[in-house]
Amino acid sequence: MASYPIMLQLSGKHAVVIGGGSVALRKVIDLLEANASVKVVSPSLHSKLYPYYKGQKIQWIKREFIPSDIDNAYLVIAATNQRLVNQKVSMSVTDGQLLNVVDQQEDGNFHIPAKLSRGDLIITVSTNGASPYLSKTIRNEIGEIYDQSMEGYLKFLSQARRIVKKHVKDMRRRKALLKEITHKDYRNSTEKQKVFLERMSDSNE
Ligand SMILES: C[C@@]1(CC(=O)O)c2cc3[nH]c(cc4nc(cc5[nH]c(cc(n2)[C@H]1CCC(=O)O)[C@@](C)(CC(=O)O)[C@@H]5CCC(=O)O)C(CC(=O)O)=C4CCC(=O)O)c(CCC(=O)O)c3CC(=O)O
Ligand SMILES: NC(=O)C1=CN([C@@H]2O[C@H](COP(=O)(O)OP(=O)(O)OC[C@H]3O[C@@H](n4cnc5c(N)ncnc54)[C@H](O)[C@@H]3O)[C@@H](O)[C@H]2O)C=CC1
Repeated sequence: MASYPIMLQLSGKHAVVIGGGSVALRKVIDLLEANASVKVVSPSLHSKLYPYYKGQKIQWIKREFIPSDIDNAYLVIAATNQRLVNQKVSMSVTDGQLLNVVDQQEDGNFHIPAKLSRGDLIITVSTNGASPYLSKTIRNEIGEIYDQSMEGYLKFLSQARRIVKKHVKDMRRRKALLKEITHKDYRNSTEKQKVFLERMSDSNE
């Protein structure tokens, strides 16, 4: 199945997860990290999800799914262990709703890749459902190459890019500078980063 990768902004958006087991747990935590407003519909709730409910981070509807649960949902995840229930969820969504079905990819219109976050650097891996485990393995391998130190470097890049865009009007020069700061010697030297920021803040090219 051909897919189109995008980065979705979910802040404040209404997300409904059907099912409250271990797969739902993983999906809910990711949704909360994206600041979505999360509702879980399930007769049972994973013990690790319970504190989120108690702390009012998620809403929990303690019963089996009914179609009106997803009225007004921006994004829906069918994550029960019952094929027929997940199928019922997929038959209840309207055209504009985003739907992920955890046991039958083709019933939904998106799937979730393995993810690695290092501040503003987000690396995602998908196998289009061929092997979620391979996605996870590759993500872990990449994580060793791009470790926690990337977070500070990304802050520098973001700041530098803002300054370069403001001070350098010539597009070719701008592009060359933005390329230069992605070289490894910048990644490994906060001194070099500092000098670059100072040089740019003073320049008008
Ligand atoms: C299609 C997709 C739909 C979706 O969920 O969006 C899907 C579907 C299914 N997964 C299954 C199994 C497993 N899934 C994982 C793990 C992850 N699964 C994730 C995504 C996806 N899984 C989407 C495709 C993404 C892609 O291709 O890359 C990850 C990457 C992201 C996430 O879920 O957050 C997350 C990594 C978590 C992390 O970041 O660590 C593991 C490994 C483990 O648990 O350790 C196993 C067991 C090993 C194995 O089966 O490979 C089964 C069979 C269930 C059964 O046997 O009954 C189905 C259903 C089917 O195959 O039809
Ligand atoms: N996409 C993925 O990443 C993965 C998908 N899976 C698939 O996901 C499914 C769920 O796996 P787990 O979370 O481990 O199962 P689980 O048994 O931990 O949780 C299932 C949840 O569904 C709820 N549920 C059952 N009937 C319901 C209904 N009518 N309405 C609302 N909720 C209902 C249960 O109360 C329970 O909370 C499995 O069937 C498996 O095929 C499994 C591993 C990974």
